[in-house]
Amino acid sequence: MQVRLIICCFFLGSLIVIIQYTSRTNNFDYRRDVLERRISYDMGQQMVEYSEAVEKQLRSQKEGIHLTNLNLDAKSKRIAKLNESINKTQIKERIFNLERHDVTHDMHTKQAATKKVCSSPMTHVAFLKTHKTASSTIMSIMQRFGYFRNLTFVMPLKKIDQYRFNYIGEPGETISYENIIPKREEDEYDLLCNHVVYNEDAFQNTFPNDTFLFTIIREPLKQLISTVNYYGYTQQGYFAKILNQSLMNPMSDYLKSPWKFEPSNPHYSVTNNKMSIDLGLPVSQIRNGSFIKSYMERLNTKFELVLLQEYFDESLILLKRFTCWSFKDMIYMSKNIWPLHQNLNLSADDIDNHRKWNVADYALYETFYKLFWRKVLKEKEFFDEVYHFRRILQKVNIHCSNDKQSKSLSIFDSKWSPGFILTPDDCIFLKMNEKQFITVIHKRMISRAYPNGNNPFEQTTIEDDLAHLFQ
Ligand SMILES: Nc1ncnc2c1ncn2[C@@H]1O[C@H](COP(=O)(O)OS(=O)(=O)O)[C@@H](OP(=O)(O)O)[C@H]1O
Repeated sequence: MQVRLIICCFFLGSLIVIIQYTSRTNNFDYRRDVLERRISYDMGQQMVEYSEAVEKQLRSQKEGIHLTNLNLDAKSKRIAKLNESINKTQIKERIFNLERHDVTHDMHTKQAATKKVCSSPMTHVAFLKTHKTASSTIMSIMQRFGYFRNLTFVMPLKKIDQYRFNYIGEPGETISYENIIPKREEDEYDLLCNHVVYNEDAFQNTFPNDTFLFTIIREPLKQLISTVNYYGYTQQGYFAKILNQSLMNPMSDYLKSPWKFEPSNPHYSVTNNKMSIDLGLPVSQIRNGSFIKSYMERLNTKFELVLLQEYFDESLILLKRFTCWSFKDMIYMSKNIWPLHQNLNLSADDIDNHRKWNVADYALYETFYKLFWRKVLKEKEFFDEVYHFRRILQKVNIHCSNDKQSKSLSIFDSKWSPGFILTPDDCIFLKMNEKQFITVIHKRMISRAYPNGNNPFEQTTIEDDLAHLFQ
């Protein structure tokens, strides 16, 4: 009897050891995956840590809090001293040593060649709006820029209340003269910021030759989470099919065999390499590794900048420097922030499946992530400007958050941009949501294109539309 008990205990003990070991191995795999992802994105983190270090040191010095009131000489001397204390060379070395994927020599030289020196703000700017990447916040910056300068926007030829009113054409379509509001003969198309699929020829035919083309992307897993939160709540389209499975973890199940749920036309999908498809990757090639690689190289020759959602303010400062826009042009109040994020409970295998399914988006992100930081490294006093911009943003956001704002706010000159006055009307435009601003610009473009009122849509005046915002 005793022998049997001992044998039983022995088997039970071994079983517990095996279970513990397996779960630890899985844990290790998971941790390795997390670590790998960290290393891949660590390059950017290094730069952010650098910027935070500058910020922290400035804060810890009492007078640093009043940075904007200091005279420029004293301020730049102090920042230069802080810069010295952080070993930039070390950061640079880490960034280049950590790269896991090759970027061709061609791409390096192209980067150097595309850098522009500008003296007046660029007014021919096309923003390729990708999905769930903070693109609506960038759109709002473009809308303010163009609206106040009376520029001509490329806008969908649709009624505002129509389904997908904010898309040019139908999913998968690029710009054509049939799907955009016509421009006046004497005008050029200056700006683009609505959703549309990129196409080299169509863009060349629509915009002047000196148009600055840029876009924004996001780490693909975070982009998926944002997408699921947005479409999941409303259960639009095929999301209803995914989320209504009576399973414990529908997203995990979806990632095991996405093709079972996806629409047959990838243009109608928001989870199948959406960013790459927005950027014009042909749907027949979304799993063709060598095609994807050469397509990314091609995009790099056409897009002057590919920004990163995770480094939004850094992105805006880079954009500002490339386009010669001002701080007043670049200030923003974030749009489309989704308050509640469901926990998708994804395992390391699920994440791996996502990487396999979205192979083009991961290639896109990894390629342009590195190119973004290379561009940043070529800039001087970059993080000092980001720091200064964040302080302005903070002031603007606090000021405009007051619903009944009736005072103006003065922002002082800095070495990076002239000072400006933020009026209560500026706050109204900063706070407008996507649909309100599209409506206002749509009306202006329609009334220009059809001055005699023979337009395809019934129109109220812009003033009618704005009236309720100013009450
Ligand atoms: N300033 C700033 N910085 C960083 N991230 C920001 C910013 N503004 C918006 N967002 C986040 O972008 C997500 C919405 O993306 P889009 O506006 O591109 O969505 S859409 O495709 O137009 O529906 C949405 O992401 P999630 O909240 O993760 O869903 C927003 O929170």
